[in-house]
Amino acid sequence: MRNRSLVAPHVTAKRVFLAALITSATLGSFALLGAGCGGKKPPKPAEPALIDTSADAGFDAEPEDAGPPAPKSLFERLGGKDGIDKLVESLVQNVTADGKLKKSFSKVKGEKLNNFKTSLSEQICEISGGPCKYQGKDMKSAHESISINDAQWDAFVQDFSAALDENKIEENEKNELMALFAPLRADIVGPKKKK
Ligand code: HEM
Repeated sequence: MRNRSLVAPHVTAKRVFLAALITSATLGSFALLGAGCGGKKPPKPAEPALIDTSADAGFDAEPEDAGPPAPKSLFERLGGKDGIDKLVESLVQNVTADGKLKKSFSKVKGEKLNNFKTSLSEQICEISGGPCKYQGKDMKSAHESISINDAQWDAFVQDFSAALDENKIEENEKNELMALFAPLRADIVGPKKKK
């Protein structure tokens, strides 16, 4: 059976919101029509009580019907750039300590490690809708000198998931981010490219 309790409040809220918009618009035009063709004389428009002549005239007013707030982007829900940098730190700790990945990351030190962190952070920022532009190598070129198998991919994904947990990222955000990275698998997993 369909779970009504999950569906109904959202749908109802949406309908009520729409109904409110339609009702006020319709009532507004009816009021204007009434003023034009009714028996009674329309009331004289009221004089403005105060004229705001300041430089920001009109700009301090709250919009009358701003509607519901815009939903937060995944980037914001991950804690912005700071949150993502922390996430990358945790991920790097996890992969470099992981028996299945240690060997592949053994040469990623110093400058190389810093570049890896910067690139990964930029990539997560961009993919989650943040104000970044990934400047690193494309995924094929970045991984073709290493042979990455299915078990290593799975280990990386588990370490990624653990890093998200360590940073208290909720399940929804976790799934959204993982789903965005899933298609990259085709370019990352595969035998080492022969020179
Ligand atoms: C969702 C999965 C993955 C993402 C998003 C990802 C992302 C990245 C990025 C952004 C870089 C830096 C590229 C650059 O130099 O500009 C990189 C490099 C690297 N990745 Fe991945 N990666 C993934 C999976 C893996 C896996 C499964 C391994 C397993 C061994 C791996 C090993 C490496 C290594 C060793 C480097 C450093 C290469 C070098 O500097 O020579 N990555 N990756």
